[in-house]
Amino acid sequence: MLQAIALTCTFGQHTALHALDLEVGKGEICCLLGPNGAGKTTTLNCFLGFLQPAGGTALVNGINVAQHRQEARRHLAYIPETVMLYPYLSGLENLQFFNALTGRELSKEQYIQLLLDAGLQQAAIHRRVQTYSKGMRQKVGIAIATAKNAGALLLDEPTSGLDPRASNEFSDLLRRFSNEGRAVLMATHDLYRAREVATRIGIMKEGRLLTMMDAAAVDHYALESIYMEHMTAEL
Ligand SMILES: Nc1ncnc2c1ncn2[C@@H]1O[C@H](COP(=O)(O)OP(=O)(O)OP(=O)(O)O)[C@@H](O)[C@H]1O
Repeated sequence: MLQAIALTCTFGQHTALHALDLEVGKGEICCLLGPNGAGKTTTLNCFLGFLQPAGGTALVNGINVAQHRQEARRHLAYIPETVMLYPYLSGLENLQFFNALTGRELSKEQYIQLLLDAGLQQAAIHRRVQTYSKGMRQKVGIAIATAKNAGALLLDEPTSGLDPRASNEFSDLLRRFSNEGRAVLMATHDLYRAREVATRIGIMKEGRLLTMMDAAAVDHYALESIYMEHMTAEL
């Protein structure tokens, strides 16, 4: 569903992504770990078509993003670290507004159900978003992503700042996406969450994917020690 082939991205003289090869199939949850500046967001931005690669290819459902950006985006939903919503609209109105942009209209009951499925409390649905916590805004973002019914979900540090319960509920949602056969690619600093929810875990550093492992093959301690080894080793 998502494929990077020798994907390279530069900012001036700086190479932010060095010939990345990566594949995320339907039903897979792939977490990318790595320190600040490792290239995780750059990878997501290449799939989203926000950045033009200097070399290589980003494919979404077989569609070359650089050549057919709009078509590729139809298969993608994206949840950034901070979901941007209209503060004076309610959660429900935001969902209706953003979904209308995709050209797919749903009934009011369906929108409400999507918000409830995303974990938003019934009492908050009609309240202005300016009164929401970060976790609640994140849930509206999840409902927007779910409504789009996209085959792949890209997430950039979606659980940063969430309390443990909200973060735990978030993992359940990712599993639901995976069970529905969607591909999930998530950049995160949360080793614990990655180990818990991912099917595969990649470690990046200085624009390179250093390793990709089967999440079931490592426990939390092993993952932390592998991560630390990579961080201290010279490239
Ligand atoms: N718009 C930009 N202009 C110049 N350099 C950039 C730009 N965006 C990213 N970079 C550089 O590209 C490299 C990779 O950045 P990226 O944001 O992909 O890292 P990251 O792994 O997502 O980090 P973080 O964990 O801090 O979010 C960094 O060296 C960063 O400084």
